Amino acid sequence: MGSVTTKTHVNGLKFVEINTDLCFATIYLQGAQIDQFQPKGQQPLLWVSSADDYQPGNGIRGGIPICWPWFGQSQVEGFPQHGFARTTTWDLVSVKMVNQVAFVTMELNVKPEHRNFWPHETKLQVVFELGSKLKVSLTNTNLTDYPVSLTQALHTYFPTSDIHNTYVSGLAESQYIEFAKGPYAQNDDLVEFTRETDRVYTNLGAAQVITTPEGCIVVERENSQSAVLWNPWIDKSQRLSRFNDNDYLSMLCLEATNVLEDQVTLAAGASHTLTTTIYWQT
Ligand SMILES: O=P(O)(O)OC[C@H]1O[C@@H](O)[C@H](O)[C@@H](O)[C@@H]1O
Repeated sequence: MGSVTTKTHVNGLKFVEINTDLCFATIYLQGAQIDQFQPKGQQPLLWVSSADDYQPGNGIRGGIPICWPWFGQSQVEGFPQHGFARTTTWDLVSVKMVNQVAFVTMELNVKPEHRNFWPHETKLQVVFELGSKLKVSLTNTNLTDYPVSLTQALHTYFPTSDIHNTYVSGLAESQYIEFAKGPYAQNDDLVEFTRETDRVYTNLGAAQVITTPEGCIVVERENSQSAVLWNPWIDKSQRLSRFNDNDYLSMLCLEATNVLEDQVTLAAGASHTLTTTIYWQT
């Protein structure tokens, strides 16, 4: 029998715990942020830093932060990096169970204090489909009578026991910008990690595979022609919040995005759904 329970962390953050025949997962209402997902009989699919103490007001360093309505630094000085959705409390709309697959839906209602960041009337909903795979679908609807543009990311942190023996494939024939330089052509199909990596890929195929010593993780994207590949390496690890100096050895981010020329522009009344599906290749 599966169970879906609402719980409260000792530091006050509310979360939903899903425990079914297919998986174990926890999703926080702050940021609609899933921090744990483990298919039964398999390794965890998400990485979260042991340095994070789950304080209200901070995003959690791991899992899948939702970056919205902008990715990276805002054009406007003083606005928070990666938007405000990841530090705002979302509403839990519904929980359904169909044949041991749990569907958890949350919505972000833009609060008055965020109107200066985002004056547009939009609806933002996320649906987590939790089976032996994890599917996350983020839907924006433009409720105004004019076009609205945004950038966004499902900023997924993946685990590895050894970054030196970890590779990402499925990148060939794309291009990337890194450290504000490029675009560079991605000629090799395979990327390994030997230094700080912070690449925004465009013209990218719909699926990549991360090979780790623990097995291969498939990362699929829908309605996304861009992705970010990130590992902070040695120096940046020491500057990151809620991150241990050695954490870069055991994680990488491969993020399903709509950024750069892949930004979303919604006509009046239109909707767009960014989806990522992740699973262990068996
Ligand atoms: O520390 P933050 O705001 O969670 O950002 C983490 C990283 O997020 C990545 O997506 C960016 O490409 C990096 O440049 C950034 O450092």
